[in-house]
Amino acid sequence: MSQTTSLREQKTVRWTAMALVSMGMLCGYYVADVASPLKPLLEGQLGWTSTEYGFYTGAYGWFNVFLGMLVVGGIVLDRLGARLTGFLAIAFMFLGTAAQWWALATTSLAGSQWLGVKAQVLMAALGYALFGVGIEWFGITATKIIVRWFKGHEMALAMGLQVAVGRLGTAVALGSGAAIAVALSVAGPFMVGTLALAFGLVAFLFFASLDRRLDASERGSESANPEDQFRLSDIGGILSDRGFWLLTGLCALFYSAVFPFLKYAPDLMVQKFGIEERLSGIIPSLLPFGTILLTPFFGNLYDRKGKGATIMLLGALFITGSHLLLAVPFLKFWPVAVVAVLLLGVGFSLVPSAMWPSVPKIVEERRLGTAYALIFFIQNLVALMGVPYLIGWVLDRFCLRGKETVTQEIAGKLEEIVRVHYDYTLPMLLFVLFGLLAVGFALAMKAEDRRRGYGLELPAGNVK
Ligand SMILES: C[C@H](NC(=O)[C@@H](N)CCCCN)C(=O)O
Repeated sequence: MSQTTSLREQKTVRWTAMALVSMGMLCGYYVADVASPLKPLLEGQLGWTSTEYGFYTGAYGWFNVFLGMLVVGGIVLDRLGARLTGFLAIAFMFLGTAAQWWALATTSLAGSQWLGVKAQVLMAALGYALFGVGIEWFGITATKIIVRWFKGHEMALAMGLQVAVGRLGTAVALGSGAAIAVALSVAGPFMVGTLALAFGLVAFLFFASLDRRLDASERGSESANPEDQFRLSDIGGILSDRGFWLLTGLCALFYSAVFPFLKYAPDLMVQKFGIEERLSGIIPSLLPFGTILLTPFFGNLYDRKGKGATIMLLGALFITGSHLLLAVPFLKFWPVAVVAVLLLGVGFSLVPSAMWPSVPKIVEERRLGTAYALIFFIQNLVALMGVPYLIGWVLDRFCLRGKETVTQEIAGKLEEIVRVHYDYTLPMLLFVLFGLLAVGFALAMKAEDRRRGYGLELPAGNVK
């Protein structure tokens, strides 16, 4: 038997590993959300419609869903390990972001159509689709890395912190995207994203060398035991579990009420609350900023006190209440938006802090990569692909109130742009509906946990 202590037992080393992996999350989440504050500029400067914007943001899930890339990612992760999958994931993100940068910067696509879609919109969408594969692969890889390094330690806290670092990327994207675009060009934020991802790749290479040392300290590879290796037949085992489906349903509905909302929130601030375009991302950026502290806080609470199913239910209630506040047509004062976004931030911290650490309580560790991939697959289909497109279509079809031409200073020059006006009541009511459905799934999850004894209400270390 080996006398060497596993590297994971050293607190500083495991937190260093977590910090290095989180750099990929930071840069990835920045790019994932940086188009949100650009919606009015894409419409005004490049002549996009809301439907085209929804088509582009929904492209995030194309390859993950239609090419099955998420499931491929889960299998690659369980079979080939986290180091290779993480490297490939950041490389996809880098290439996808560079493609979006090019699509928005070049004039060579102007006026052309591909497959009946504006070439620029399709090129940006393809870039975002490739990026979507990368960030999803990276998400499942990072989660599995945390399980590996933090098993028996502060796992929910580490997951919460890793998500919090990602949210910081979202906050920076929302808060600075429009300002960078106005100062440079609408492609500018993607140039920043491409450079940031190169940095994320270097940080991941440092992590990989640490992870190799963990293998050495345990005298084996990250999947040395053949009993621990994933088999394709495991997918059936995962899919036949009712608890898995309830968690997946909750995930898809909860995230349908949050991620697509973030894609439209800066525009909502302009349209409903009269905020200047340049500053439209500031109030929405409070949402991820709030979660940066609260997600690890609730994660730590879950580690110590349990109550995971209750935390998820509370979170679903918070997001429903917040969207209801934003849906009321006569509440048009910006402080209302601040309060609603803060409430949403609490909900957006509660659910993920309990949801992701709950998966290992329902699914065995060797099936985890595939289980996370399957959950993310449904989430991509519904929350990251379907709903963003639906909202853009609803806006163009039912909510258009008029257009006007205005003069605006862009990169130091005065330019004429078109400003489109929308009524956001109907899209906000759709978000309320997703919230209510999430509450229903959270209640069912709580009941299933009582019946099956997954241990979702128990603290870390007290689980079977
Ligand atoms: C951890 C979880 N991640 C996801 O849900 C990813 N599938 C999507 C990431 C999209 C980034 N805007 C989360 O962020 O809560």
